[in-house]
Amino acid sequence: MTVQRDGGATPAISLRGVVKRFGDFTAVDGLDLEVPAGSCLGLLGPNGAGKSTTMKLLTAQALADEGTIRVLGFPVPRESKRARAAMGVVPQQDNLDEELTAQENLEVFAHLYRVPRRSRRQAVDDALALAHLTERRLTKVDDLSGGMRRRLLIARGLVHRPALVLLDEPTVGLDPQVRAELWGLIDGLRAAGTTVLMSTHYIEEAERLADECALMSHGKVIARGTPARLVAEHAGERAVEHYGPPDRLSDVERLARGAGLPTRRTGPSVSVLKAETIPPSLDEELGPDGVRRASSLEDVFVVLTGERVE
Ligand SMILES: Nc1ncnc2c1ncn2[C@@H]1O[C@H](COP(=O)(O)OP(=O)(O)OP(=O)(O)O)[C@@H](O)[C@H]1O
Repeated sequence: MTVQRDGGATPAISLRGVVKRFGDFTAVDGLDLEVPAGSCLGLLGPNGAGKSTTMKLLTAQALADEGTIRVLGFPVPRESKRARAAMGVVPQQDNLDEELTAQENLEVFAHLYRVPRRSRRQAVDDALALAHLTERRLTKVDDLSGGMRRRLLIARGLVHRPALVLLDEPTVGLDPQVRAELWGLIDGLRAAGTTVLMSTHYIEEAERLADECALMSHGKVIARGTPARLVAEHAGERAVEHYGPPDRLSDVERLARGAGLPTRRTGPSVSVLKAETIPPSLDEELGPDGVRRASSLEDVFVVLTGERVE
């Protein structure tokens, strides 16, 4: 992979004050976002937060109503063709050509991305190897498993060795084993220095793969940082989880919030976050029955977006 490293002076992606409306609805609402070259940023947020729309703005599949966008130094949409040529895009929807083999799908894209004829074969071989599909190169897409198809979709976005890859919900709807396989593949990209912007609503995915996470809600980034920093800042070190009937849970919430501590409700329990800061008097009022655990990025997600986790 070829990546220009310039000490982070030029971000691979930069959005400033970007707004995208669909009729009366504002899907992206004054978004500021920078992705440093060579890093993996996880764009995390609930359904409808504006993640896919943001991805589409970067490829000029959607046009912003306001703001400025630069991708690999190219202003978008003005120079979106040049930006598109230098980046890899892996869409949420599988749009592989089912009639063609794995290899043929990659050849078509190598051609579209203008990989020089003399290096096309090598580029296709490398992409097949990266996706562990060398043995399946002559298999029609129709006969590949769901996991293989998804790996091929990612390989297709990488066939021209882009410096930047956009992954829109790369593992949505896949079973845990296939998801873990893809995580290995994405981690390999990151290790090779490719800049990755990955949207996801799987918190574990962002936590495992991303150098930094940007948490998006209602078209804006509401928090950003390394997973560890986000957890420390918004959920503290520890949580205490209290179980009980609804009245008891409401009491716990009221007492904790009264002391300025964030809480998180799951079906049968309430977690009091930043538990290491619970004053002794409140600790006594809450009672000894709480289960202690480490705070998590999932806690941050729920506290900041008010959404449940899937
Ligand atoms: N072409 C469109 N026309 C009208 N509304 C749209 C269009 N595209 C997206 N939206 C709306 O914009 C909002 C943001 O959608 P977007 O797909 O960007 O969210 P998301 O964070 O990617 O969520 P998901 O994980 O469900 O894809 C949603 O409420 C969606 O209904």
